[in-house]
Amino acid sequence: MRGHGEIARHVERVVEVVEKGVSLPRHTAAQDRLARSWKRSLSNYQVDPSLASTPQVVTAQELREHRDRLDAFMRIAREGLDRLHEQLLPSNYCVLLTDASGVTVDFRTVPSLDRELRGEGFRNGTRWSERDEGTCGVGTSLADGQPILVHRGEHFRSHNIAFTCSSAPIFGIDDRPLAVLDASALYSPENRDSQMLVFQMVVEKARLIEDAFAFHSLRDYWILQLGRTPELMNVHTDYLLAFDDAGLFVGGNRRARKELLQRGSRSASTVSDLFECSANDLLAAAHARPGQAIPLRITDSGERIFGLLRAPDARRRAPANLAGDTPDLNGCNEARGFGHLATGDSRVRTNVQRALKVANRDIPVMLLGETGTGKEAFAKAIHDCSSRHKQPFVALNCAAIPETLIESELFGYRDGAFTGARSKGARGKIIQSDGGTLFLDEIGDMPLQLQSRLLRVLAEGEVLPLGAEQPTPVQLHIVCATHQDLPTLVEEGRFREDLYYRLNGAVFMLPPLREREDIGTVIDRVLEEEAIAMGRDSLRLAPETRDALIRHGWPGNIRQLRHAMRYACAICESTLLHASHFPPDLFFGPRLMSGRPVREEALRGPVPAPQQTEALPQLKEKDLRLRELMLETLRRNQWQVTVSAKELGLSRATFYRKLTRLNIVPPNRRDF
Ligand SMILES: Nc1ncnc2c1ncn2[C@@H]1O[C@H](COP(=O)(O)OP(=O)(O)OP(=O)(O)O)[C@@H](O)[C@H]1O
Repeated sequence: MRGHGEIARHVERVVEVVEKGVSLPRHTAAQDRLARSWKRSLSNYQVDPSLASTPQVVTAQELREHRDRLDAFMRIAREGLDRLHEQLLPSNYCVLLTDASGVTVDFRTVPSLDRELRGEGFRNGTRWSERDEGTCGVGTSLADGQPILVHRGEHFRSHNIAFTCSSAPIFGIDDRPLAVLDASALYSPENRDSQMLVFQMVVEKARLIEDAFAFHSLRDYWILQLGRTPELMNVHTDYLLAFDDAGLFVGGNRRARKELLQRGSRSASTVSDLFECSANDLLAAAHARPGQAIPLRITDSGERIFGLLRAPDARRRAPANLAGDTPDLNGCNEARGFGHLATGDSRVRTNVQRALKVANRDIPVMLLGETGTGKEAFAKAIHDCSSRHKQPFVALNCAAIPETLIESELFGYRDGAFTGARSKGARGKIIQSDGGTLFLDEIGDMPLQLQSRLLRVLAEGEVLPLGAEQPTPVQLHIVCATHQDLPTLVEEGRFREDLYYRLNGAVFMLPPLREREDIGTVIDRVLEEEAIAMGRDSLRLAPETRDALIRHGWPGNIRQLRHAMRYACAICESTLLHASHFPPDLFFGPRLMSGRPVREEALRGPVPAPQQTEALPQLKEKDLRLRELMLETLRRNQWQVTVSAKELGLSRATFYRKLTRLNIVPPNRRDF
């Protein structure tokens, strides 16, 4: 393979280039790199170019130590190594991975050439650094930090001059080399260009492994995958950028670091330095359209790019809370869903901090607040933040279903418990939520006799479905919510005191929207989410309209805001939302609970119809009067159905029926 004559000619050429400064033929950048490497090999490392012995191999113990240091990376790289090997095996290339010192830590052979390959040094443990071998694929790519093809006589040592080696270094997110991916063949055509395809394949695979490891290294942060073609985003990523909860970039893949974070003399340290949006905007957009590419614009170039946002690895953040560490508002909560709820209000922030502390404790949670303040969203966020997040989150609104159905909905029933079409049996919400979270909304509306049954389930940890003989054990974690004053209900004998104390382990009061310090941010966020959902992300609020929305009383709170905003986004034909685009009854709706005046200019536009009278069906005089009475009662009781029904001497079911017939829509249920 390597005759004396060939070795002599090789050594002569090395000496001419290194000692006498003779240029290599074809004066290209690659040849310059090679000449520099030959020089290092001879002058710096005193490697003997005539030496034809096989490369050195580390001991088994040393190899273990090299591998241990790279353990996490090797697990991620393995897949890439296998794929490359599969592709190149038919052409008799072996594939190897070295660490940053050039020691082979993983190797895929060519079975038919295995003995020969081993004999030449292609095996685990071989040292391929420039210091050991002189110019070679692994050593030189490590030395100058770039991929390289070292083809046959370009190698430094005579031993290696028959091989062809394509190598690409892989870097960590700290820019330090971690490893080298290499594909080598014992035999190859003389023509160097015949290797370009293999070289490109190695470079591409090394990039994929590097990106996969960057993903892994940055998994505690928000990761933005960026690409120019939204359709390809899930399979191909140009850039990876990670930022913390404050929107500060903490790293990215090499390309992103070079081309986005460091652009010439400018450097971007926060999301809003780089894009025409903030980190919060990104979170809101990702929340509104999960899994879909978000259109973004790069600030200085105006270039359009698409991003997919991945939440921090929730499991890795949980232990900090379990250990009782001070929860970080900008920490775990953002990862699991509190982030989009807390936008700057101090009461909400305190709630979130406390919720994080109890999420993983066996403490029942009670959420109090007006309708539409986000109680269910808060309950879901607690669930998502808890160790139960992979188990079901099951919700039941006790006010939204007739009393007669609550029992079967909650406790379930076994086959044949009823006659008729629904005789097949049902598991019930309690069993469905086993191991997860059961969210009982409007718990104040739960009939007394069911309260006793619920209490029993809580005390005994098992549920007896209707018609069943054997109870089913359940692991029940309840989050309940109500807008009613439960202690008063207890005093009035309408809510069991013992159940009340069972449920109110940790009580959270969610502030009404009108009292939130961050109402402006909530408005902006809801607009953004609704606009993006409709594909109209250029929609903006006219300043006076935004002001009017901030001053509005919002009896239906965030739900009402969301519906109003959705309506406005659908109606508006320009890009600027004015008061006239909002539902006509909005600013003339139920009394402004804050009593704050709405600015005159915000109300300009078509004359709005009075509250609740648009699209009225043809009602008789008597019904119109009843309707007025019900509306007045509801408004006075802040839309509490149970209280209003009681006041008018009607059963709740009758009251609901009348609401529908008389076309009365509570503000929180109003849709379009
Ligand atoms: N902080 C928030 N920012 C934006 N949207 C929110 C926020 N909190 C809740 N929402 C949205 O407001 C709407 C009402 O929320 P949710 O159903 O959680 O309220 P609720 O208090 O449980 O209502 P109800 O008492 O009527 O059951 C939902 O569309 C929810 O996504």
